Amino acid sequence: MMTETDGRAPSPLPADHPPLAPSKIGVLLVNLGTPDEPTPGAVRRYLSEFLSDERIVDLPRALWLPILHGVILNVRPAATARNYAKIWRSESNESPLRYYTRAQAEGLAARLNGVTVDWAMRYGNPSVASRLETMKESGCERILVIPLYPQYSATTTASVADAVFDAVKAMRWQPALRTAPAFHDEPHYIEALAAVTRRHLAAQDFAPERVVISFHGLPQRYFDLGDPYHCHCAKTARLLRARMGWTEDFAPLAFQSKFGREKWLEPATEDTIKRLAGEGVKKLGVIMPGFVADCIETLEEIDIAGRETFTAAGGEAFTAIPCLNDAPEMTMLLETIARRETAGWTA
Ligand SMILES: C=CC1=C(C)c2cc3[nH]c(cc4nc(cc5[nH]c(cc1n2)c(C)c5CCC(=O)O)C(CCC(=O)O)=C4C)c(C)c3C=C
Ligand SMILES: [Fe+2]
Ligand SMILES: [Fe+2]
Repeated sequence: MMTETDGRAPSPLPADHPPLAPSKIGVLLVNLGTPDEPTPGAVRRYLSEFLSDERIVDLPRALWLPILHGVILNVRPAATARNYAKIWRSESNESPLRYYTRAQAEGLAARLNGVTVDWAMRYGNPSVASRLETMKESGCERILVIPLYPQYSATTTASVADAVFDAVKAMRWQPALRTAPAFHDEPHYIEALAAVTRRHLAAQDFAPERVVISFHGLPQRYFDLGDPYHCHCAKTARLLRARMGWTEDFAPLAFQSKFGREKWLEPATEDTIKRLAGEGVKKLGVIMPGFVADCIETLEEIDIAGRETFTAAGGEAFTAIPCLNDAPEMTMLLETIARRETAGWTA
């Protein structure tokens, strides 16, 4: 009888049938990942997993793995661990990215009655496979995965999907899966950015003369091969400017966090900060809409190092606008996405 195996059986199971958990819907939020501790060893483990992903670095393995294991994993972890230590949340002993991702899941859970909400990291812990396994065991037969990247990139969004589908390969009884699309032009997202920006700027004792719109960069080659990331960033920037009444001159687009020797998307945020200081801008803001949670790239690279770059080049006042983090507008955005993408699953 079909109803006895689909988990929704209204009638009692036969006496010899193994117990079934009640059928549930799950939503899994996934962000990039982070080390477990701000130490070189923990950073090495995390970077090893991260930088071994062919979505992140697509060079032939025979070329890349000797560089990764012979050079990068010997040199980079110590410096990166020092940077993580500057931003580590000592109260809960975790990185800001993990802290805010959990807060986002808790905020969403409070808005979705009867839905299991969980969170995972693409690299590091808790892993996508471990959370999917737990959700499945608790009876989630339908799971929506929301990659926490507003702009699609194969390096991030597609890499989350790889991890999800790899994880269910090991399951005999798989859940039904959906992955949420990128939300770079979603009105609730643009509105959330505008609301957080207005609140933050109103609390400063200066008004910025320019606001750099800075996104994480990518190798230019990935864009040339068809990754739509740059287009998504440009559209988010355009919609945000329109919402804020900013001109392109007031709020230029730039790309941060360059890694390796290849040419990356330009202009680089650091160069843009120096250029603006050189043009006499004394008060500068930076917004990073590609990150929905503050992390090493926003708190260390921009708020600490970017601020130093600006003041060394003659700037006087600098502010990094916080990410959406645990703002109520972020919860509203996630709720909108979750409800829309589970349509047909929920009554
Ligand atoms: C080739 C290398 C990298 C690509 C491509 C890349 C794309 C990419 N990354 C993010 C978001 C984040 N990246 C973060 C950290 C980080 N990124 C890289 C390299 C690439 N990223 C490295 C080596 C690191 C680690 C830090 C360091 O060693 O400098 C983070 C922060 C994680 C945290 O714990 O705080 C985020 C978030 C996006 C959105 C993206 C492509 C669009
Ligand atoms: Fe990155
Ligand atoms: Fe960085």
